[in-house]
Amino acid sequence: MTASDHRHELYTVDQVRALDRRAIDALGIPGYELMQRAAAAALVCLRQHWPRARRIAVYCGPGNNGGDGFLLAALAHEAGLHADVIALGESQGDDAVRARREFELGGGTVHPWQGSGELPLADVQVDGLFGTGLRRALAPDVAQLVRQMQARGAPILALDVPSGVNADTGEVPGESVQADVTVTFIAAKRGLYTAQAPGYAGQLQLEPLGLPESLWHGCRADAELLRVQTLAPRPRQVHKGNNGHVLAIGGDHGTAGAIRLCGEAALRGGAGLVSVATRSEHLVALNSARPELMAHEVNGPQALAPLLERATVLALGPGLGQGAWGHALWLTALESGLPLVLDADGLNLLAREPRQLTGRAVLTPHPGEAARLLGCDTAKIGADRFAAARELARRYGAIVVLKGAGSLVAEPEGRVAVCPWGNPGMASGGMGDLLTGIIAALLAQGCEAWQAACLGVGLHARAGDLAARKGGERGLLASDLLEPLRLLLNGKGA
Ligand SMILES: NC(=O)C1=CN([C@@H]2O[C@H](COP(=O)(O)OP(=O)(O)OC[C@H]3O[C@@H](n4cnc5c(N)ncnc54)[C@H](O)[C@@H]3O)[C@@H](O)[C@H]2O)[C@@H](O)CC1
Ligand SMILES: Nc1ncnc2c1ncn2[C@@H]1O[C@H](COP(=O)(O)OP(=O)(O)O)[C@@H](O)[C@H]1O
Ligand SMILES: [K+]
Repeated sequence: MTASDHRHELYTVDQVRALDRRAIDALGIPGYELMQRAAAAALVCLRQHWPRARRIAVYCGPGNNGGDGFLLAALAHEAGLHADVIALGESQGDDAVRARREFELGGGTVHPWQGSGELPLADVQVDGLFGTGLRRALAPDVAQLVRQMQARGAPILALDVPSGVNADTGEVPGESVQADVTVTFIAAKRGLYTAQAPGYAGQLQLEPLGLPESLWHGCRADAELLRVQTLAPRPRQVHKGNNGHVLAIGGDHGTAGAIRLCGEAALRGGAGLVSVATRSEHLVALNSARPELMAHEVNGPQALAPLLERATVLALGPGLGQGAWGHALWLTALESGLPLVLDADGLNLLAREPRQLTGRAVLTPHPGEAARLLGCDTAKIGADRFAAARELARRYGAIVVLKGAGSLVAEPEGRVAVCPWGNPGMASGGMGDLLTGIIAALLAQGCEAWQAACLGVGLHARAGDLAARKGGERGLLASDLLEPLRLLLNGKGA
């Protein structure tokens, strides 16, 4: 293993700080040298992305993130670039003070930020204001500086973390630098991949600073990034009975679309058979739109029972409603003990009547549903998505997919994976119904719940990216993902 093999591992801020300390104390690499390596790596990154840049403006905060900035400016100056440095107050800590002096000894001038004033012209702006040490929302004078940097229009390279983003949770407590590229040092901070962070980090680049493998011994990552995965090719002799039978339950009055999308996604996700248990008024439309779906009129639990006998996996909830009809089907379906994906009103009913789920169960809440399931408000979910996903998985005894930019997959024992794909075009109705169908299809084909959830979330998000590449993000429809989904499932189209 080399340090770069750790790039799919995600760490908390405390863990990253412990790694820094260990590099200094156990490996004997002085903190100042780490700072020099970080600055050198950042300058390489800057020149890779903007090879024609001649003037840079470097914004330095009071801590070590600012120290990285001063040293980058010193190196840039030595390399013949023009570097203007704007500093927020005095530097704190030996390394940051020394870095600032190094820049000044090389002939550079530090301009203190006075709360207002013109910013220098630059081809690239470097954000060295705050890194992992950010503790609270940016104060008004700093927020003003950030707005002016943004208004300057020159691209921004963020050092370690875009200033304003909480690197632990991805939350932005006030305003933040919106970077084009973020070069992050030593280890990937988990918060950069979820919540609000993806909107601020731009392209993420990890620089491990040449630290030896021994640094990671005994340090278990807090979470992991999903990787591209596919299923093994099908044996030539299989028949439809080998690929599972998904029963999608839902579609109360007026919500036929949700259950149809779910059923279609289960078909495109490779399930051998897909049945739909729904209201009678939807049958004709479902059959004519997608004849491969076996649509059944279900008025109540008795009509559901024979369908449950034939099914191997349930997709429970899209368009189910929370009325008497939906509630009765929900109870009967849960009592069957079949592996299942629970979504939408299936989750809202669970919030009303909490219980531990047994067997293979995947819950797919968006933050609103997650808040209902945990009895808190949505803001609390956003404040720490990692904690919320873990608590949901533990409390309900199931695999949980906490949806939204940077979807998380969590299991009751605490393992968490983060999805790096997906795009804002997917913030449109029906996308969640599709995910439910995909995960159900993967369960039906024999995946374990964790694998089905991880693979399903990854396929869904990558299908969204592929579809958006074709026609753009705005106006992306859930059903646009069905064809790319099929390609990706078969290892094509990436
Ligand atoms: N040896 C190390 O620890 C290394 C650290 N490195 C850099 O150092 C950074 C961490 O440095 P620090 O721990 O000094 O933290 P930061 O430089 O991120 O910020 C800490 C400083 O900012 C202040 N502060 C925090 N939030 C504020 C807010 N909202 N408004 C105003 N002031 C605020 C704190 O009081 C403190 O003075 C990393 O992100 C990375 O860039 C790198 O040089 C690599 C090695
Ligand atoms: N900005 C975004 N970036 C990445 N993925 C997104 C974004 N917005 C939504 N998604 C994904 O789209 C899906 C939306 O699901 P959901 O909110 O349940 O929608 P619906 O109920 O309309 O089907 C989720 O998988 C979510 O992760
Ligand atoms: K920064």
